[in-house]
Amino acid sequence: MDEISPVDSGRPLLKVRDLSKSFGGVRAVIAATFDLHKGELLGIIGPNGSGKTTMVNLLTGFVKPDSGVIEYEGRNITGWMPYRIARLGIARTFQMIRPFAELAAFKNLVIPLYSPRVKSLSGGKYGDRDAVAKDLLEEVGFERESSVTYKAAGSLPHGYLKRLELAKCLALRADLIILDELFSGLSIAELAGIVPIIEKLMVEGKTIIMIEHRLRELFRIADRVLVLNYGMIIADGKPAAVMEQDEVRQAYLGSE
Ligand SMILES: Nc1ncnc2c1ncn2[C@@H]1O[C@H](COP(=O)(O)OP(=O)(O)OP(=O)(O)O)[C@@H](O)[C@H]1O
Repeated sequence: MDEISPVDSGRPLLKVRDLSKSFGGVRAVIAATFDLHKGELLGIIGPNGSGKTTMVNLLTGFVKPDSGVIEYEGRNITGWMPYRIARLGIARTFQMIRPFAELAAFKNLVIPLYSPRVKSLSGGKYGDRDAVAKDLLEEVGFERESSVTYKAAGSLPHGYLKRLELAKCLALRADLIILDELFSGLSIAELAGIVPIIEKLMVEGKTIIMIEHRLRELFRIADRVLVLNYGMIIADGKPAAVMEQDEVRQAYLGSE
């Protein structure tokens, strides 16, 4: 990815310091500290229950940290509500996909397309949102004018729902896109269709965090990976180097 992803090594886009969150006696994230630079694709990996989704929830305001600091573009956003964070241009997908099941697939993009962020970025001129929504679906691999665009989202096959989730992030015109297990449940053919879309986003200068269990596919596109184990970051570096580390191998033994 290095040749097509110009990583800005200046001030980090996202700065996380000593971030911690417990649920009762469970320490889900413990003193996490890392930086993310503009244009990077960062993978977050780790065994089940290691704190990956909690990390995403902390970064996007769905869970409040017990302690620590999150800075985005130099601004302290710790404890902000999800809608304020989304407004800054941080978008996420969810592991559990809950579309507006009754609405046509393209109509599911209407909410992000009406968001205050899109309003301010477009100077209040939204244009023809149905057309924009259909363009976005095409961008994530829905065939132009295919019937699936008009189908109720609740009836879409899994692979299309994943693409719809990604399209919602694009609709928000997010700069930082956080994908929580985007690859899970996709066939090899579906993966072959979705990976180039992510590569294109990187070329466009987006910054991406991917939580993944599909390591082989992730490692082909990630600049860097963080490994979580029992809530702690146990490794941070290039995919190949990280997987060489004994602690990482041990964390994965028996679980992957
Ligand atoms: N809302 C919650 N209430 C109580 N415990 C929680 C909550 N959310 C997460 N946990 C616990 O925190 C720990 C980390 O969970 P988390 O979902 O972040 O892990 P994960 O790495 O994303 O797991 P997976 O790969 O299975 O999705 C787990 O022990 C989990 O049970």
